Order: sequence, then C-alpha cells, then structure tokens
Amino acid sequence: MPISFVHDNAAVRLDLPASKASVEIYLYGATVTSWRSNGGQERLFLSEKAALDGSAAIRGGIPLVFPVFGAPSDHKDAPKAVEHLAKHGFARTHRWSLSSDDSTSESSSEDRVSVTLTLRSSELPEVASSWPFETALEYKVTLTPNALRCQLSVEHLSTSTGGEMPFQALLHNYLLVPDSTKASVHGLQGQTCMDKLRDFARSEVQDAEVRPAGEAMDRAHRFADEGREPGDVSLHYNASLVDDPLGRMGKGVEVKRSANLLDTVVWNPASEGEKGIKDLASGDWKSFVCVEPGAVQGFLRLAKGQKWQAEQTLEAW
Ligand SMILES: O=P(O)(O)OC[C@H]1O[C@@H](O)[C@H](O)[C@@H](O)[C@@H]1O
Repeated sequence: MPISFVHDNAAVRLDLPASKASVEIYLYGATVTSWRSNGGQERLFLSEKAALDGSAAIRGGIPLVFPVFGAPSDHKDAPKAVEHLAKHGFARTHRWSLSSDDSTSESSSEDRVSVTLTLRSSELPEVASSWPFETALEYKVTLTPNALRCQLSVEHLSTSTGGEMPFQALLHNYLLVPDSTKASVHGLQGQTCMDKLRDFARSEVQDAEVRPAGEAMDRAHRFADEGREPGDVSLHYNASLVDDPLGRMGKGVEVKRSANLLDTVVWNPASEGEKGIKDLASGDWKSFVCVEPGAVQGFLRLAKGQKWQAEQTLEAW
C-alpha cells in the first residue's frame, strides 16, 4: 500500500517501493518525522528523545510553525492577537486529521504519492481562548523518488474581532547531516541576516557559504530589497570531508520554496545551546542543520475569507 498507518496509528506513511523512497508524518503537529529519498537514505534528523506521544512538539523532522515564529515577545511589532500564543504557535502541538479527499489510490502512482492533513482552530478549545480567529490549515505532502513537496494553506474563516488575521509561518526542517561542523548553507549571499543570538543585530551576508562550524547559530535571512525573491537555498554536506566512503548521503539537499516564503532561518544550537534542550541527546547538534523557509519578519495579514498558500520542495542530491 502506498499509504498506510504506522506507529499505532499515530502517523501516516507514504511509500514508493520501486525507489525505496518513503515519508512518515505524525498526525500530532502534522510533523514529517522521516523522509527517505531514492535508495532509502534518511534525510531528516529526528531526536531519539523526541516525544512522539503528543505531550510536546516533536524534536526533529519538519515541525510546522504557525501563527507566530519564536516567542511573541521576540517581535517588536507583534500584534495583540498573537501576544498570548506559545512559542512557535499551536500548529505543531495539536493533532491534525487526515483529509478524506486525498487518502485514496487516486493520489498515488508508481512515482508519486500524496496525503493531506487538516487542522481547524475552532476544534481546539484551548486555542480558542488565545486566538480569536477561526483558521483552517491544510498541509499536503507529496513524495516523489527524490523529492518531498510540502504545501501549506492558511484560510481565515471568521473572527470574533472582525479584524484581519496576523500570522507568521515556517517549515522548520531539521536536515540530517553527517557532521554539522562541516556542512555549509548556500544561497544567502547578499541577504540581510538578523541574528537572534546577537540581540537581533542585522548585517549583510558577504560569503557564498554560511557555516555553523561548531558555533551556535540562530539567524533569519531576507533580501533587503522588498521586491527581490528569496531564491533557493541548499545545504551541502561537504561529504568529501567526512567519513562517508559509499557516498550514501549524497552531496546535500536543495530547499526550493514559493516566493512568499521570504525568510530563511538557519539554526543549530551547537554544544552549548544543546544543553538547554531536554529532548536532544548529547552530541545531537552535530547531526542536523535547520534550514527553514518561512515568513517570519513582520506579520502577514489575511482578511476574513482569504486564503494564503506557500510551499517548499526538498530535493536530495
Ligand atoms: O526549541 P524549539 O521551540 O523547538 O525551537 C527551536 C529553535 O527554532 C528555530 O527556528 C528558532 O530560530 C530558534 O530560536 C529556536 O530555538
């Protein structure tokens, strides 16, 4: 079966047997926790200490950040409506439903299979008290032999306040790497970097490569020129420098995204930062680099009845 339930029905799994590609998505948070590309090589980091029982956001894979990135207090321009939300919002900490439209054999073929998950804020009583908008989220995940496409749609259905719905969104990819100290991110040159670890200081990225290189990094990047699209970014494993004689992991991953995901967050806590994260084991920081497309500087706004759509495609090289 190209689509099946796994982990005691907590997750849905898509398989392309001919290429050994697969993806697993927990209903909790609609969190992709595993993506195996052509040949079966895992491409995402998932912490062994990740809570997979719905008690906390899943540490690893691709958590969905919505409707606020980080803590509301991180944003000087945070609207009142997001003030009482938890860090990274509520999408990653609620159980989504499988959409009936998509879980049929029509959504699959030998080299493509998809599934769609949905979440309605009005069905989450604890969200209703801190979020005055009725919001419908839809997340379609499509697997092809060498790529994973993730499409998010956000719809503002109604509101008790009558105003526009402010929001941010981000696809928090934890990309698995042989050694994060040797990995590099390409495609950020010329963008303005907002450094969360240096009091949100801004500077322009001068180099063609951004390397965490063992130091904590937590930065959001965007072109200063409003009209300029963010372009693709790629994570290079720099595999020739690491012990991967069979080249199983390939050269890296390309992160393509829709032009409305203007920001790219690059995050790695390094050894110091990891100590404060209880669901990471010691040394895990070496196994991932987060390269996260999103819209997280300033707030987007949706009038009642409007829909916003964004997507990324991860391509394995
Ligand atoms: O620990 P959390 O809530 O999953 O967040 C992880 C990280 O997510 C990143 O996207 C943020 O830029 C970091 O500031 C944050 O620490």
